Amino acid sequence: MTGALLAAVELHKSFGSTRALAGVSFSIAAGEVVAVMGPSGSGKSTLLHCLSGILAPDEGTVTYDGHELGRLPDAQRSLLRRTDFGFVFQFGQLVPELTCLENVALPLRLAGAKRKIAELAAVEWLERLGVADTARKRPPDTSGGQSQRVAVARALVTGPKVLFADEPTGALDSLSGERVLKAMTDVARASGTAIVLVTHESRVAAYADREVVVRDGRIRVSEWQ
Ligand SMILES: Nc1ncnc2c1ncn2[C@@H]1O[C@H](COP(=O)(O)OP(=O)(O)OP(=O)(O)O)[C@@H](O)[C@H]1O
Repeated sequence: MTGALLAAVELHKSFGSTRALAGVSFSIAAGEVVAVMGPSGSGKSTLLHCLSGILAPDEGTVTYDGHELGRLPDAQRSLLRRTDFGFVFQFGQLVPELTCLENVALPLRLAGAKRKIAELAAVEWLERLGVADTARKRPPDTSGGQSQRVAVARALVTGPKVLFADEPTGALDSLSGERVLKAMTDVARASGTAIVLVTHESRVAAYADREVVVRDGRIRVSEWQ
């Protein structure tokens, strides 16, 4: 675990009688892209939620940058999530009434940035993700692939250290899915952001540094490099 930015040790999590995690250990270094694969119901999303402090494990610890998440007061854990973590989900995370530009600027506005500064940064991130042309459109008027790139721009605009992506291409056809994965991993690598990427995308190997496979709430490690 030496050099890990984020490390989980022996996580257990049950929902009633359903055991979602049965002793998972996981670590990711700064700037590393790790794909989390595995069958439906194997515990991937639960792992991601525990790693990001959204969910508390029943047993085990999650340590981020020297802080054990379970020992932080709620307010500090929420602050950490806003400042150091970014999130991309399968769909539904953009505000449909706002333009794509306003969506990307929103996290900065909520953090207190002036409109002009936030919008300048948003334009830059839309450009990096190759969707500058969506700036004045609302998400429902863009394609699924464009929306996901906008969502990635919004997740990265605050400069997080870790991006948690849960099936970010799950609602896309395989070609647009691959394009979004490539754009997301290229841009995160350029900015030194680590990615925990839960995906079913079969060609993910091309974009990740490492793959872990979750099966029945446990991890099977298969690495390549
Ligand atoms: N909030 C919850 N309440 C009850 N059971 C849950 C809850 N969240 C997850 N589970 C159960 O825990 C197990 C692991 O679920 P999880 O969503 O982590 O799997 P997954 O690998 O992400 O699945 P998928 O690929 O289908 O999204 C499943 O049996 C699921 O039904």
